[in-house]
Amino acid sequence: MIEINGLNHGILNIDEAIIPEGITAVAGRNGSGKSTLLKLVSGLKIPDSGSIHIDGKNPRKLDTGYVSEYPDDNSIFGMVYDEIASSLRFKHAGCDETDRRVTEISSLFEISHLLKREIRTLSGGEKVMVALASACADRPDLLVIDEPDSHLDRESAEIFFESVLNTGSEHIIICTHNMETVSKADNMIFLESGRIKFQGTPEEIFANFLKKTCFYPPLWRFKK
Ligand SMILES: Nc1ncnc2c1ncn2[C@@H]1O[C@H](COP(=O)(O)OP(=O)(O)OP(=O)(O)O)[C@@H](O)[C@H]1O
Repeated sequence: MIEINGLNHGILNIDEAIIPEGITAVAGRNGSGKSTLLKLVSGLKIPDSGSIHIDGKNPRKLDTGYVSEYPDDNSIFGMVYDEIASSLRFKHAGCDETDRRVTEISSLFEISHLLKREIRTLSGGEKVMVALASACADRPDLLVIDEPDSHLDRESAEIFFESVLNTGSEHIIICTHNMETVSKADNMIFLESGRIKFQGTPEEIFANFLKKTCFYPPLWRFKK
């Protein structure tokens, strides 16, 4: 469970919120504070005031995988294999264990064919998949992903979502403008001008508050 109390930071102003475990999608208009919230939850930024606790812990005390919205910001190493292996190597995992996990996670994300490539030669979407695999490699407690699907084609977006489900992180927070992705999450937070306007399951929020807006998932108009 993620508990937010009296949070103020830049545009963000959240009095109180409880986010249950599972996949939480954060949606809202440009500039509504989604990336700011993700950076605070992942411990990359420290709030000006207020607090965030994840299972009772400060975000900085947690093992966290973070994927930035900018594909070129995500890598430290030159080669794909080294990037995916990095979190395991930082923890001094043995070579066999590292190799087994890199093989497993790259197969899950369907990027095994990229392992020997240089990251700078990859496409934007390939870089995102490598960053996701790298963030998930050491099974973090918390996985924070900023706009993963803006660089992914439909099939890759589906592979990404299924893979993320199988990585075993207790808390997964995804910020996205893709309402189909939002509709697959367990929880949804809709931000407006830095405040939580709606929170609940995607079904509840789309049906009760967003049906007449451009945020309603396009496919749902045909299905329901
Ligand atoms: N370092 C910063 N300094 C000043 N203002 C900032 C900074 N970072 C973000 N902001 C402002 O805070 C507001 C929220 O930004 P944020 O990136 O969190 O929005 P967002 O909902 O993720 O937007 P988008 O959908 O466009 O990515 C914006 O008005 C932005 O200009």
